[in-house]
Amino acid sequence: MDGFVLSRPDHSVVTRGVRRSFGSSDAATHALSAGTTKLIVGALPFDPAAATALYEPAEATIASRPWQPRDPQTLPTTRVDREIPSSSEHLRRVEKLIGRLRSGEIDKVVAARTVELRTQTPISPTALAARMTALNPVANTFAVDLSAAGAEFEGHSLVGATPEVLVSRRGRVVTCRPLAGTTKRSADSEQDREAGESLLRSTKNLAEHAFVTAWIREVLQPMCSDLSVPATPELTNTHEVWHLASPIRGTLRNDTTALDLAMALHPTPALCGTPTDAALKVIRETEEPRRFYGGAVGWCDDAGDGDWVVAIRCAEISADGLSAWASAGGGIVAESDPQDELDETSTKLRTLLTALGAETLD
Ligand SMILES: C=C(O[C@H]1C=CC=C(C(=O)O)[C@@H]1O)C(=O)O
Repeated sequence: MDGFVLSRPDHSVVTRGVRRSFGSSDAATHALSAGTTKLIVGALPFDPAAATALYEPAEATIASRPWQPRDPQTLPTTRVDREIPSSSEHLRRVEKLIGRLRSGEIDKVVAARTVELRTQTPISPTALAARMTALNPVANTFAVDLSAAGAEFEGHSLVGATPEVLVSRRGRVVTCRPLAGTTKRSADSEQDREAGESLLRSTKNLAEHAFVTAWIREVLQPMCSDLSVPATPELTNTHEVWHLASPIRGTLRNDTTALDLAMALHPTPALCGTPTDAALKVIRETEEPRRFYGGAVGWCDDAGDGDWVVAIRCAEISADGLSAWASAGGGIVAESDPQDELDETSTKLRTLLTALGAETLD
């Protein structure tokens, strides 16, 4: 795809063409601080050691409203071809992780899995992003070309509709809205309300969430003259699930850019774990590389303002558009149940599978 889309309910950045690409965040940060670029857009990978897909676009349209795609395009029928790993292997991995959590080696770790999808006619990344915007109007929809990350990503794109904001900066005001803690929604409105209320009381989910807010506080506190982190999370939802969410707000002491803030905060324990380095090591040993799933997608301008959303509820699309890899994960703590964790990833995968017209796994 040629370009970048990040559509939020009250803001959108849509770009075309590439003036320069950056395979590392240092190069992008340098271009912004040297004043040689006005805008950087793109994606950060899950693993901070991997290459980035960041660009200075040739043209950009920035608006205080969601993206309004011009031509409605059709999407082909897509089917799930393979699970990576299989459901039974994911269960085994989670069981082993619970053992490591109970031994005290780590406090929390996020376990993820992927489904490979195939189709006979190419998936257009912008058509998929348009459909996801229509299906998830309060989510943050994105479509990003990943080519700048190197030969294995040439022509690949990342498309999704995420409910989670890693960080947003406007002037000295910094905001985050981490999510962690999940339960499935119900078609019955009374049961649905009860599911949300019991999530708010779930000690296991509250613990999962508290690791994330503690990390964000630890990173932002030294950078902020004031920082407000709610003592308890609130409820939020997508079509498929309820989540625990914490709206965090601070005032920056200096002019740290949105891109630098994103790099300092990423990967939060909502996608990685606690302690961060130990959890990252466990994920590298246990899983296939996450590539850009679990990373961040966003923009940063030459004033340092920007938005970075967490790359979840998304899929990587191949260069020929005939394959897609959708991933989902969940936070594991010592009290987790492997089957519940597998089911949670199946429910989270619904966002992508439904948009692609594929059969869901739950
Ligand atoms: C890792 C994912 O979700 C994160 C965001 C919300 C709730 C989460 C959880 O309850 O585990 C995860 O931290 C994903 O959707 O793939």
